[in-house]
Amino acid sequence: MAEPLKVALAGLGTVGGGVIRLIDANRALIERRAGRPIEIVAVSARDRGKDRGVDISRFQWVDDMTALGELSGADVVVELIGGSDGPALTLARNTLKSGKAFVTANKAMIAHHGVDLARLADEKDIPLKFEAAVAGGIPVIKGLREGAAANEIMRVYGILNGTCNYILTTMEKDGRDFAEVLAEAQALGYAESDPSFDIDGVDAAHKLSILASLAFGSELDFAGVAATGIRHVIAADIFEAAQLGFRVRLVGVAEANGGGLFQRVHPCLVPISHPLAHVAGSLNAVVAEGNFVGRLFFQGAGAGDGPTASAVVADLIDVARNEYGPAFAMPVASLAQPGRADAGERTGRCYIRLVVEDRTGVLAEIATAMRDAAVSIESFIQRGVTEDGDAVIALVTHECPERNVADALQRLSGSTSLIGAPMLMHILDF
Ligand SMILES: NC(=O)C1=CN([C@@H]2O[C@H](COP(=O)(O)OP(=O)(O)OC[C@H]3O[C@@H](n4cnc5c(N)ncnc54)[C@H](O)[C@@H]3O)[C@@H](O)[C@H]2O)C=CC1
Ligand SMILES: N[C@@H](CC=O)C(=O)O
Ligand code: NA
Repeated sequence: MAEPLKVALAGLGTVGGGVIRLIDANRALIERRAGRPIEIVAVSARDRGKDRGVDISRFQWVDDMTALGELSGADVVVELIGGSDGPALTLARNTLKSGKAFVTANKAMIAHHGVDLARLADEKDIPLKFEAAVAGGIPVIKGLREGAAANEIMRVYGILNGTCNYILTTMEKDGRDFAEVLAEAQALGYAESDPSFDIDGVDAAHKLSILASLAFGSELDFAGVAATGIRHVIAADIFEAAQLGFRVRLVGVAEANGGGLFQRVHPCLVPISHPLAHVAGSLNAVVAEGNFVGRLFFQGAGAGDGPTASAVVADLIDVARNEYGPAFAMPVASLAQPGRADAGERTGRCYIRLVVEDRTGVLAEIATAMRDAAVSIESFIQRGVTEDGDAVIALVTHECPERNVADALQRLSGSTSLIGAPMLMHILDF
């Protein structure tokens, strides 16, 4: 019988537990596909005694997880603890320096340190794999690295956070409250240990920067992602969007053009006719546009124990087969330095929602700000819906430069009629 691939596993939470259960359930099939057994030999987490619903007594327990990389009996380390720095990063560096393969679901760490880690992997010619880090169970890293490798990619975009999609689509379906639905997403194991990473768009920005690097052959530029989350989306936005023929989704978009790389995560109005409008619950979806293949659409579960474990074990099967290439589809030395595109140059339509005091002259104030900033209005709705008797105004602009819209909002910012900040959402028009 062929030698097993021996795995040391750091982190026994949602995903770690899923990996153990998956390998237990599909052991024989995995062995046939990988050409040899995949065996967990050692594990490490914070609390040895915790009941996780899986038997870990059969594995060697290691107290210091950062030492797993040097463990003599292991061929590959799987890191499922999270955090961009700290023990996860130490473990990654130790493992790669000791010449062992490294598999992770940690998008925060890859977004911040992926290029340095890939350099270590390049030097030793060993696998660094992170399929689970982007869009959970969807094989989108493989899709871009391998399936679409012959194409120039013009744009990659999609729904990259299961927690936000679950919240938005549950609010849309049941009209329920944001905080209540977030607690539910946490209980289902979708959210990050700090859920502000999800709802403020940081997690989606981590994933987008990884996709952009793979798609455009450039070094990671997480700091270059402009991220806005869903914290300020209210039920009225979801309602008005529906009246106008849209659904609200948190979308990450990356484009490369002569002017540099454009990367943005933001709540968007997606036309009901667009496939992203139909991505519900914790599902994710990624669209990639290649110059020969055309539009690719990947959809599947973006979070949760089973789907994420599926991606982690797929990476292990590649390692067992000795099938791998450079982590970012080309050696680090070949990655370009990305410049940043100026978002103000972009044009498009926008949704703007304002809550205002319902008094004479408010509409004139809004119309004046729009006119002075050269923003023309395509549609306009006013409802007196708040408990305080204030009015909610929702408008959609005609296509115009984004800097004009920013200017209009700046002009309105001093208005004493405005209650709270205006909500701006771009309309997805591709
Ligand atoms: N839950 C999900 O749906 C997905 C999670 N991920 C990523 O997978 C990784 C793990 O996520 P979950 O399993 O959801 O997290 P979790 O919080 O359920 O589990 C984390 C595990 O790591 C251990 N751990 C954390 N910090 C530690 C430290 N400093 N020292 C020792 N042990 C420590 C904990 O004891 C626990 O066993 C994260 O990087 C996350 O971003 C990626 C895709 C989907
Ligand atoms: N918290 C993340 C988990 C998967 O990456 C999400 O909600 O998508
Ligand atoms: Na994936």
